[in-house]
Amino acid sequence: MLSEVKIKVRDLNLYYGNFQALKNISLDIYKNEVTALIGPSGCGKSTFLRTLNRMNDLIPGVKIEGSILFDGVDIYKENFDVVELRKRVGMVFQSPNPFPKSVYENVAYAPRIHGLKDKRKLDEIVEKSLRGAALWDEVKDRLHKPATGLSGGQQQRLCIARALAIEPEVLLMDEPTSALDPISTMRIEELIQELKKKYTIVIVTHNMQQAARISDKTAFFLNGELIEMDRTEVIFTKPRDRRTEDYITGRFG
Ligand SMILES: Nc1ncnc2c1ncn2[C@@H]1O[C@H](COP(=O)(O)OP(=O)(O)OP(=O)(O)O)[C@@H](O)[C@H]1O
Repeated sequence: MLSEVKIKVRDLNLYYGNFQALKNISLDIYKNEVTALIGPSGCGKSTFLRTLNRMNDLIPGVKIEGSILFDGVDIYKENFDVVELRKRVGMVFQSPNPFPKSVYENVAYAPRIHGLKDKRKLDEIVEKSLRGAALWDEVKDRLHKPATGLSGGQQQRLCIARALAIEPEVLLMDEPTSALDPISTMRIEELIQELKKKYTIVIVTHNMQQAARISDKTAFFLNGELIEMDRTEVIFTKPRDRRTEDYITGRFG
């Protein structure tokens, strides 16, 4: 079966003032796959991830050229509805950042913002999202307790549940396990394998073993350039570019 391209990036350049952080990036992200972005610190992975939901728009002095087609529609075209885009693309950050509210309110927050008031419907979304994030059984008896009382790994799964509550199509994850212990990391990695059946996932990771374990495709960035992208096993066993090989074998970065 041929998989479908969900996001098509073409000739993407991004400048922070005079500094060019992304140089002529073209790549395809496939539906129901995990795409990992790897590369040394400062190479532009997070910047690239944030172009996919237009989060860089909020930074003063940013200039973006090129196109990003989301299901064939350019999200950078004039009059594109960014609010709508953010409903279709959920994001999870490096350190778990639940709101200082209850477990329930964390998950209900975004649907409420988008206008949902019906309590029964909200209850349903909260349960479904927490189940989707493999957290329901652990929190079902403490839904109205503060989220900050959860463990770090549980808080990160809560942030995933919060992202799922808007029923997105794509999930962006910026080093989602870097603040977690190995057991919590493993649970999140298992969860990502489960989530890709329903969502398209793009993950930034510093951990090459993690990229090798969980991703279908891997993109290697260096100094704002995409050096190479391929099926993950190709990148980790027979990369075409010497710089990719040097990086994955730990010769730099
Ligand atoms: N808001 C900003 N203003 C100016 N320069 C920035 C800004 N954000 C990032 N940069 C620069 O752009 C380059 C790419 O940064 P980015 O955070 O995307 O890299 P990264 O690969 O994600 O790094 P890390 O792995 O350390 O998080 C870096 O040189 C960084 O200093």
